[in-house]
Amino acid sequence: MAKLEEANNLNNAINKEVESLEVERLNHNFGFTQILKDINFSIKKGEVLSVVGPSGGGKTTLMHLCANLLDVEEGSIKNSFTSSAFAFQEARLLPWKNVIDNISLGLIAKGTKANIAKKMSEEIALKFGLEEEDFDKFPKDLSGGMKQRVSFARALVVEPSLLFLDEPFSALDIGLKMELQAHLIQMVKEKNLTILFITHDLMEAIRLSDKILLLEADPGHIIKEFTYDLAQESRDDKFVYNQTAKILQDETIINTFELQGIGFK
Ligand SMILES: Nc1ncnc2c1ncn2[C@@H]1O[C@H](COP(=O)(O)OP(=O)(O)OP(=O)(O)O)[C@@H](O)[C@H]1O
Repeated sequence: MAKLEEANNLNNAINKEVESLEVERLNHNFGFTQILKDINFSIKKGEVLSVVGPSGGGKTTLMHLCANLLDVEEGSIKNSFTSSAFAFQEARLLPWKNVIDNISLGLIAKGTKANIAKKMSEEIALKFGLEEEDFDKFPKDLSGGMKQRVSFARALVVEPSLLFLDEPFSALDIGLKMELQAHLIQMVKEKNLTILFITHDLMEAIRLSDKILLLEADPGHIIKEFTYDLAQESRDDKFVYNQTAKILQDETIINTFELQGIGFK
């Protein structure tokens, strides 16, 4: 029995080492319209990769393909991450479940005992800035920011190996945005969390990412890649502004984001 356990642990350790998402020569069409063209990239364990691009550029489609929510038609996606979770722009909570039951959903689905799931959910709810008096509230009685706190807690309580984020900060005020981002940075560091992050906000991507892929629309294809070595927790506003200014000097990027006439050119 001890030997079996040892072998399992070894297997887990090996899996963790090789966990990755590999996207190769990916194309995608909806009807006769090509949405994605020749997308190639990979994400390794512990990396934060952002896909940045204009609205309608195919970012969400790309994420849905990576998350197996859409079938790959051309090209390949190999995903060896052992588990994944999501947070979206809207919190997508179940209206008939209270805060703690919403957070526990993934744990219960994984077979965690109800009392343990409740305890873990309460702990992470507090960590994400909810208060005990909020635990029994239903989504209709929560502010937008509180709903997004619940959504993040629900995604992270299962300790996913890979987290898919689709513009989860875009409706939040700057204070909450920074707070949730700081939690994520901490989890990347402490739990070796891997993130695929979709956003149209370049500064947000620079703050969080090890690598940024810049997508141009019609059809969506990668036009630039940027990598950042400085640890996320050491990136201050000055770093983010400087890097953003550097990127925005590039003509192709100004055109991609349709920034002409608003002071970048
Ligand atoms: N199920 C679908 N059927 C047909 N067309 C679709 C479908 N889903 C998305 N599209 C189209 O594909 C294109 C890319 O959409 P997608 O949502 O992937 O872009 P996006 O970059 O995430 O945009 P946004 O930032 O506005 O969410 C758009 O023109 C959209 O209308």
